[in-house]
Amino acid sequence: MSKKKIILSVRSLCKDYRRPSGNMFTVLEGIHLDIYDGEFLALVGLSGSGKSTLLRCMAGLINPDRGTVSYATPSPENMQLSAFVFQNFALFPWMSIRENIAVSMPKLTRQEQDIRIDRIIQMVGLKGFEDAFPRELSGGMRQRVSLARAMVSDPMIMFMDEPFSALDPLTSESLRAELVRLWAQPDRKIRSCVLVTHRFEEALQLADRILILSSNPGTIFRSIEINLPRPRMPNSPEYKEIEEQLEKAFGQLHLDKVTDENEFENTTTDVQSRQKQIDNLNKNRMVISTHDKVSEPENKLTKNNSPTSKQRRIKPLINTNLTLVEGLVSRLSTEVETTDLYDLCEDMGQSVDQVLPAVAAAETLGFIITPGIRVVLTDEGRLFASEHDAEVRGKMMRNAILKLPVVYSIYELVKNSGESGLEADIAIEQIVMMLPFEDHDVQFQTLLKWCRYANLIVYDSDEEKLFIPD
Ligand SMILES: Nc1ncnc2c1ncn2[C@@H]1O[C@H](COP(=O)(O)OP(=O)(O)OP(=O)(O)O)[C@@H](O)[C@H]1O
Repeated sequence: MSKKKIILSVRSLCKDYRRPSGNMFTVLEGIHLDIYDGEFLALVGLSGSGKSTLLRCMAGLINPDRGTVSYATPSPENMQLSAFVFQNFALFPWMSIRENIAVSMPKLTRQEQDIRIDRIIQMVGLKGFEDAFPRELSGGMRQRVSLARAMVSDPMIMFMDEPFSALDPLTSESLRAELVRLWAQPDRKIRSCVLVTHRFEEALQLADRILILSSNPGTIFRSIEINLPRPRMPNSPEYKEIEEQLEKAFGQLHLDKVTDENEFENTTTDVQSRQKQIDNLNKNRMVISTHDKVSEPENKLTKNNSPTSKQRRIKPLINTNLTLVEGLVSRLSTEVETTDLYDLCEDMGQSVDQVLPAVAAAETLGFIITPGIRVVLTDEGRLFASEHDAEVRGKMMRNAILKLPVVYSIYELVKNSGESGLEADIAIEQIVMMLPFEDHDVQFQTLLKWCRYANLIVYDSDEEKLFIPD
């Protein structure tokens, strides 16, 4: 690949956005990549990792905050540099299909335009629909129109942001096959293509190279080359091997994300906002209960707030059943105490999607750690798993849950409310202040589920109040 001509270079690209709270956050950091002549590149990564942002920066739809995007001189010189295919088709409803495609036409005579449009309409299978309006077409056909619109200008690079995700699986598969066919045409004018997708099979079917973005901030995590002829055979060993590499990389990204979510990397603005949240929290506490003491975990948090130090973020509750967590910890203790995520799923007869929340919850509770894609029992986890007395085990689970600041603070509020109980609204308010970026309803329901399991708090849904059990 290195001898090929580079047609687009991204150097040290960074992009910042403003959160609804007003704080800035870095969505992309230090992105460095080249796109080669003739290459089909796929960008994949977890949701929110910044794939669309990177695509838009490369296409010139938005500007990076730092770093550069530069295109090679096109040849011929008047060649359009890029075109963009959006997920939601982005067609003009009042224009016919022919007019929608003509929007992107370079300056040509009327006759030349017609020839080009006819050629592209034929190519994408829209013959006979030239005068129809978008509302008269199916989703698949509308996306054909936006493909045609991007291709009609013969751009040097075509950018596609999840172009098939709004379509049903069958339509998206047939359109993907069509794209493979169009890409293979010897007289193709488009030099390169960059596709953002969250579907592995899309990347595996189309791309020459897959770039995996990590999250928070988005950086290039891995690059996987695919030197397989098209159309690709999902059952071939080579395809399966690349698929496995992708799955492994994603497993690692998922686990890194879980670990990251338990860490809070400070920026000056984030520290200020967190301090403000904690101040508010403490102020509010005094209103709720004048003799309420500030919980120990948050005291630590307020003291350790230098902008350069790394501090523990207030941990959200992971919406999973604690029986699954207990099962996972027991499983690890009877096996080798350390395993990889995929072996663990196979062992438990569950999918990665089912096991991941339990892994995250067990880590939050201090029973395991997850270096890379390994799952390793901690001393606390080992003690917990080896305890056979149900009462002592229950107490250990209670202590683990109470170490979580959000549970501790609400438990204290419930305790201080005495026989009259704590109104659910106040508990939810507390959650909103402590975990402003989480879904407070999910957090509240998970808190109730966990506290009921550990017999810490009971909830009276008629009165909408929380009580300490007898
Ligand atoms: N204009 C904007 N202002 C503020 N934040 C934004 C803006 N655009 C995107 N974001 C945020 O930046 C992050 C990355 O968004 P982006 O859409 O680039 O990610 P993505 O990897 O394409 O996600 P997905 O796969 O879910 O589409 C997200 O947290 C998103 O909410």
